Amino acid sequence: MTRPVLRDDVRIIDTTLRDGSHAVAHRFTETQVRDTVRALDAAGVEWIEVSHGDGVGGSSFNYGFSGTDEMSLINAAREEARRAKIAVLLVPGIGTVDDLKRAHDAGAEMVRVATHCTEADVSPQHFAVARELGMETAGFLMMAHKTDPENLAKQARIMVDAGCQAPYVTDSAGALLMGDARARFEALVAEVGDEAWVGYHGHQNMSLGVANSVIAHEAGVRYIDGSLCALGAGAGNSPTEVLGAVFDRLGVATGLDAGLLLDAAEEVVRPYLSRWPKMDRNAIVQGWAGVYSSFLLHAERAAERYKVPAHAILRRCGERGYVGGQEDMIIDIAIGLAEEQTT
Ligand SMILES: CC[C@H](O)CC(=O)C(=O)O
Ligand SMILES: [Mn+2]
Repeated sequence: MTRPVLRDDVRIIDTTLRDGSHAVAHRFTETQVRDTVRALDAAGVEWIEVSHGDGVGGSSFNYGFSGTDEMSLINAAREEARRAKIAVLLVPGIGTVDDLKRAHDAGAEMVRVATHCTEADVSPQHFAVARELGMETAGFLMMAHKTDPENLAKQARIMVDAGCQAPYVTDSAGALLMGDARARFEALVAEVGDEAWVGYHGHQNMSLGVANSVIAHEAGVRYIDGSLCALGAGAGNSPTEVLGAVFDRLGVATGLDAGLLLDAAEEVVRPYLSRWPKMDRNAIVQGWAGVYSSFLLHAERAAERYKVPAHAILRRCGERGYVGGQEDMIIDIAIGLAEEQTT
């Protein structure tokens, strides 16, 4: 499983139709998926990720029910793509091996297995199944700000030894400042760069997703994630159309047509957005306090229900160090804040 490392270009993986699912409360329609895939495909995007925001199997009371069955969406994406290939995300414990097989049958050719940044040891089974199915593999080390570069690299090593072809520095909270991001990119490239491509997935909570993507490229990262119109959890992901323009100006080959990406964002995605991810107080607090971006809508709903400020809920999530999977604690915090208000 040796990968070429002496390359200077980057590949953008577009996650509008997966991370963006958080921003639309998991209610993508088949038409939206088809239109978005057609536009991304025309612009030269090689990999398009499609799933529930919390990955395959995420449709549930805890994480929010999908408006349309995600397997139908994956299948529709596959039908629409002429050159692009379809990726899915899977969080062990949310998605199962059966979900992975169904996603593969529906047309997915890559799985990105996502674990907390210190828990890569829950991923090997999923990588093994994916490789048996002949799928490409990537591994998300989520909330990458919560461990140091050395340990993150050790976690990437666990993933690569299990069959992961691209471990990712996943800045789920949009919390990594540029130096912190560079140190993590360099540590992963040094540890696994001879065998795998390192990836970077950023969030815009502190507006650093694009800057960190440029640093990622400089450090040898070769897969970089983006979303059209930044559609994603929190303040959204690094906008794919901005990445296209910036790498074009830098003279870094991406295989993308930057003009067609601008058209895709402006003419295809923007018209169907009910909510455009933005760096408002809630999202900035997420980056500042290191809070999982997917908590945003959960916190906003709890804030409305218990009449407490969402940014206060999110700050407390950061103080308590909650990570993905602890969404139920958001209600607890809201109730606590409401009680504090009345005493
Ligand atoms: C549920 C998985 C998670 O949303 C993956 C991701 O995009 C991230 O951690 O940023
Ligand atoms: Mn994300």
